[in-house]
Amino acid sequence: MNILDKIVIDKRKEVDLKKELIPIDIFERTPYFERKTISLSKKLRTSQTGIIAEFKRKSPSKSVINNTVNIEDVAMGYEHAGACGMSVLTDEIYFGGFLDDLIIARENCSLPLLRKEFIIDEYQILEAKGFGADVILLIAAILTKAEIKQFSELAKSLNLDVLLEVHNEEELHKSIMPSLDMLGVNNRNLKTFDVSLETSKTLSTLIPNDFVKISESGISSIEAIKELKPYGYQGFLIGENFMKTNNPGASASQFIKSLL
Ligand SMILES: O=P(O)(O)OC[C@@H](O)[C@@H](O)c1c[nH]c2ccccc12
Repeated sequence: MNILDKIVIDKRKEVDLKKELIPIDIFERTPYFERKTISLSKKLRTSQTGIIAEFKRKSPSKSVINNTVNIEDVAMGYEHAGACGMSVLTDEIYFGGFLDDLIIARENCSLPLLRKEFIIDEYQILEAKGFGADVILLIAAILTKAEIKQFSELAKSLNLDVLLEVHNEEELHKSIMPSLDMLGVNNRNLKTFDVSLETSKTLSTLIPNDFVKISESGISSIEAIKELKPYGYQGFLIGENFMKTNNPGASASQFIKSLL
């Protein structure tokens, strides 16, 4: 069994258990639920750099990336650095993240926040809104076309932006629909962990221009961004390259400065 299948099996158990413990209507009564969300896709359309900086403590491909920095400092640092948005991993088992990270990030910066999660249930979308997210991620590899439609339409009705992630042509064809705001191409194969920027290049021409295009994963240099921009990418999701340093905010700042 590949890692993605394992993650989805564990996620199903986690969500089913949570549903028993925490009724879904609680999220609608949180202060964040009424909050006016910030659109990442709108911001990316006019951004000079398009950097979406991620908070990620560990990953199945790298185990520990950073166990010492705290999310308060990183959220403030990313905003100060001029990032366009922030991505927060909320999966605990495989990525060492927590839902509370989302709230802490929300309290410490005013960037649009992406809940980086394996979403397989509507419950997680209401939860995302209740914990201060502005954007949800939907991963085509783990969802049917009907689920992508159902989940993205629910997110839109809650004023959340939707980033749909693909890794190949088949996933892309299955996914294109008007309820998505951004199309992300993951340069990392979530089943094998192989990374190649070529994935973004080959898929770019197949993505209609009405979606903001985002290149995700394995981006570690200014050259990579310069290489990808001519293919129509306006967003660049970067995690490890910032998180592996002692001061992710400062590394993001340096990176963004040299892009301008
Ligand atoms: O750390 P990187 O290589 O810069 O990658 C960031 C981000 O793209 C990656 O964390 C990611 C992309 N899609 C995902 C889906 C689930 C979990 C994680 C991810």
